Amino acid sequence: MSTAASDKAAPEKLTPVYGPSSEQPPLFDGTTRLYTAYICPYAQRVWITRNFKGLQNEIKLVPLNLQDRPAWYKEKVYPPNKVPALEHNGKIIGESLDLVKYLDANFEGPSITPDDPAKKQFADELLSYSDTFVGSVFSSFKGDVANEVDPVFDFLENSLSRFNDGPFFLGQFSLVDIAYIPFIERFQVFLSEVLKYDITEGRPKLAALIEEANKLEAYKPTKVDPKQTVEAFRKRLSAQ
Ligand SMILES: N[C@@H](CCC(=O)N[C@@H](CS)C(=O)NCC(=O)O)C(=O)O
Repeated sequence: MSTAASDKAAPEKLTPVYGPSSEQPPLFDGTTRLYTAYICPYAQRVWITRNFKGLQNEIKLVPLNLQDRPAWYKEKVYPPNKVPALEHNGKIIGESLDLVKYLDANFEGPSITPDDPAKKQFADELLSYSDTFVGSVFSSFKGDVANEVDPVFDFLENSLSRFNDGPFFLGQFSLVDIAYIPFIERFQVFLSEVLKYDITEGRPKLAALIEEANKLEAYKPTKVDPKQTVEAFRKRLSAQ
């Protein structure tokens, strides 16, 4: 596994978003493409992985307008019609956590997978818990927020005490941080601005994780404008 010091991503100019009238990029022409949406936390996981591994030139971003997707995406590229999806070696592959692992296994660049068996096991546990984490926080928005999210963020704080060789979930930066950070980023914004709940209060390890993540060149360009997060979450809440 690599330290944040091996994070060598260079700033990149963001590709404009593809909407209904955008022409489809040629499919299976040998280019590796990440179909993504700048607003999507699942897609952000794969984007961070690509950047951390220094694959900006190898993997081209195709950012979609999620509200108004081009018809060719569902028809010709990825029938589930979700992002992220990766076009590689004549195939389309989906599911963010599978893609994070796929990039690590099939491309050059610093590893994000631990070698240590104890870290590997803990990584599996935390990755399995990630959907529960996301679901629990979302469902708290309509309830008694503090009571419902306290145990969830306390669980993260305790998990961050397991390995002490760095500020991240497994000590050094890994796929576990990549799985959680896009959601921690959004929950921190929404819970603080709208529901007046500070996820870092009394949780120094979580605060340190966020601080260190914010220094990573691989992560910085993937962060979402907080206003967009608030707007997206408000919409989601009112649709429930
Ligand atoms: N389990 C999927 C979830 C992906 C997902 O839900 N993506 C959302 C955007 S954040 C999406 O594409 N939604 C479009 C839709 O459901 O129609 C993953 O981990 O990749």
